[in-house]
Amino acid sequence: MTGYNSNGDVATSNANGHQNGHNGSSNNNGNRQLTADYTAQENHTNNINSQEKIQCYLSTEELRALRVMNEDTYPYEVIQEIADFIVKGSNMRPKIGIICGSGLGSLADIIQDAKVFEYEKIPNFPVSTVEGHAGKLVVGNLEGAVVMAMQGRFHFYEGYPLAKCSMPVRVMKLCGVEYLFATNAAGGINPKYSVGDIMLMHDHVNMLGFAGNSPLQGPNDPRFGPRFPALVNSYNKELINKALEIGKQMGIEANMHVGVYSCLGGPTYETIAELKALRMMGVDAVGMSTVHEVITARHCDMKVFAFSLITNKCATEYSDKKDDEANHDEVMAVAKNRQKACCELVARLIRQIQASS
Ligand SMILES: O=P(O)(O)O[C@@H]1C[C@H](O)[C@@H](CO)O1
Ligand code: HPA
Repeated sequence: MTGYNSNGDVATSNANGHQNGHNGSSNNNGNRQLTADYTAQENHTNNINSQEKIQCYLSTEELRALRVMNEDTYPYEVIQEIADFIVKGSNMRPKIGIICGSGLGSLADIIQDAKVFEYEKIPNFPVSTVEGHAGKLVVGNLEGAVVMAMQGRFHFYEGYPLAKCSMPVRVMKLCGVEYLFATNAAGGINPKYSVGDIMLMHDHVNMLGFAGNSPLQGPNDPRFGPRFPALVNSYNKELINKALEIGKQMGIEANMHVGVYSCLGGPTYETIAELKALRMMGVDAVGMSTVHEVITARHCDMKVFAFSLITNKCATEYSDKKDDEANHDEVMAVAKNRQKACCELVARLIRQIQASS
């Protein structure tokens, strides 16, 4: 927990309320340091003067995330500026955009003649704060196509509004991208799914949308798309069929499914009651991303292909088994094990798109 003591310094305490020391020495908060400066923009409740430098227990990345979160949403012109930066900086105009899910960053490692942009060096770009999301944008060639891949996506639970989470999709569009390939790690709710399986998304249930949140909230800029976009047929059927065919050629058809994904806000994994409810709604796999990216991509008329790597099985009945608890280490380990198959699927599909264009 973070608060402010009477000197205006940041004081942190753990969940039990014990104060942590302020000497910058070792702490049990991973990479959190006491050395990062945070310039308070406006903090009336805590009585901190505007622009006063304070010491903070958050990591530099998290501080940057906080600042970006407080900025206004991205107007078209700012997104255009980011796109120009990438196109000029790489001297390439990508046709396919790839978003790498948790632990699936190796999808970007197979790109050749790559120009790599660290997120923090891209003007006005948010930063990744989650393990397994490196925070790099890679532009280069893959199977004859120019692609741009995000090694690291932005999640709602990191503190970013949905529009900011999916802002890079608009950057892709203005770079020239026609196809979005979105990948994620997800928990399998469909009892037929096993850990390591790949689920091609053919639809989604937008739980954050049910709660009144959308990446398209706010004024609509028609240069991106219409005020009220339709979302039926969001997931390109032709690409799904091609991917199924590729699955057969790779001999992994038994580990491939076509199903419905749902995104919850996270960062908590779901309760049994929530998982039961999702299953009743026809959800096959659950995660914490992708849906807002797909909405943003469809709004600006990109073709979408998306898949979930099933990194854990979700229990939908109560039990005392520790195995039923999802954890991020397991998610990362399964993604590492299955990255080769995921890379191959993506590469082969891109080869087919190139062959037919
Ligand atoms: O970015 P994705 O959706 O692949 O990451 C999933 C959801 C959480 O960020 C994390 C939980 O383990 O993995
Ligand atoms: O079980 C899960 N739930 C939500 N997100 C996830 N990402 C990987 N596994 C899961």
